[in-house]
Amino acid sequence: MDKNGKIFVAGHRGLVGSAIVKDLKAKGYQNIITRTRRELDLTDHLAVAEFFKQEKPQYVFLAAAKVGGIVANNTYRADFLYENLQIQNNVIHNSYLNGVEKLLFLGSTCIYPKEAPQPMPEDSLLTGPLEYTNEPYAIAKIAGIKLCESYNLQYGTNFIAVQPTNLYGLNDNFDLEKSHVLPALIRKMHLAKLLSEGDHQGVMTDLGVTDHVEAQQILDRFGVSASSVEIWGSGKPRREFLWSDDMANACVYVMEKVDFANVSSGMDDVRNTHINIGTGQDISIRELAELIQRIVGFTGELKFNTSKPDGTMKKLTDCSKIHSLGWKHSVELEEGIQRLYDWYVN
Ligand SMILES: NC(=O)C1=CN([C@@H]2O[C@H](COP(=O)(O)OP(=O)(O)OC[C@H]3O[C@@H](n4cnc5c(N)ncnc54)[C@H](OP(=O)(O)O)[C@@H]3O)[C@@H](O)[C@H]2O)C=CC1
Ligand SMILES: C[C@H]1O[C@H](OP(=O)(O)OP(=O)(O)OC[C@H]2O[C@@H](n3cnc4c(=O)[nH]c(N)nc43)[C@H](O)[C@@H]2O)[C@@H](O)[C@@H](O)C1=O
Repeated sequence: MDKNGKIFVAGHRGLVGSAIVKDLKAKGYQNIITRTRRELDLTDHLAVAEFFKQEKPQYVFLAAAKVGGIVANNTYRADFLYENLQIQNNVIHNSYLNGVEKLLFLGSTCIYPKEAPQPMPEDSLLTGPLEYTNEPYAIAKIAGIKLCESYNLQYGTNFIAVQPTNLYGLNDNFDLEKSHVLPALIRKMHLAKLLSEGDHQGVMTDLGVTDHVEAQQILDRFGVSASSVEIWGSGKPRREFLWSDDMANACVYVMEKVDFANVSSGMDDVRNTHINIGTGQDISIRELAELIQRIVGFTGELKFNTSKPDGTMKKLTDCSKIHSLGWKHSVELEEGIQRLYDWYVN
């Protein structure tokens, strides 16, 4: 990538987008443009068309999307499908129309079938049914991959799709209902620890409420008490977690080193449509909860609520492709959780 080229980072206030901006700046990229959702709603096709016509970015990182944990995906199914399709259609199509040299689209490893071989290689895409809890989101992401592939094949663009495993890091979403498991468990255990220490003011500050009754209602709803914390599901599903700065580093690495232009045919044996990004290591939700419990210093009980969904039982990423391209993660899980907890507390 040209160090002076104009780079549009879509979703720059999010978990990954903010880390991409940081990584680009650290590498000397100066000409970065961003828009908040209020300034540019990416679901609005006229506004997006106008933005691309005026700004003419040379490179695009598409890290804007409607994102959430298992319950959010399962509850707001229409929004996850509609908004994600709109955002990616608008950004990818206008990137083509305005001659964007290179675009990176962030998908997700939930694109792979529920019963995909483990670890999941890139070519297990579209070989079986998806996990139902996040099927609308996954279908939008698959459409995004196919959009990139199809523009590359028909119009010779250089649009690359990467599939991140579950991510966590600074600027994460800690909403107790809508977030992913890792920030949710950090927050629930932190609240339980404060309760066990009798720090009720700390609990109210964390919850952003001034009324004790309201605070208690939230704690009850999410199963947090001085002596126990509720964990959704059986604790048996296994997940792989990648630190968001590592993900951002992989995004910039792929944009600098990989080309998807002029892929000869979509029927090639080795389809160059997308690249997995992960650590290649997973952990059960029970083990994750125990690790977070130790780091936070909460000594109470973990209560597994099996009326909440487990989702896919295992989704370990096959990272051979990104490893063979010379990239590997640097932050291990325990270190990342410690860093995130320190950041959260401060
Ligand atoms: N987090 C994870 O575990 C994983 C994430 N991914 C993918 O990685 C990418 C980044 O995810 P992540 O950083 O976690 O997501 P975040 O929710 O942290 O950030 C998403 C960003 O997109 C912006 N955005 C959403 N809708 C619109 C819109 N209509 N117009 C303009 N901006 C919008 C948000 O803006 P605002 O701040 O205004 O809301 C926010 O800045 C996404 O494509 C996601 O699907 C894939 C796998 C795992
Ligand atoms: C990144 C990825 O993220 C989602 O898929 P997911 O991996 O199922 O996401 P999750 O982090 O919400 O849950 C992981 C596991 O953890 C369990 N779990 C326990 N206790 C809590 C809890 O308190 N909150 C949450 N959210 N989960 C909990 C939960 O029941 C599940 O078994 C999709 O958005 C998908 O589309 C996607 O891209």
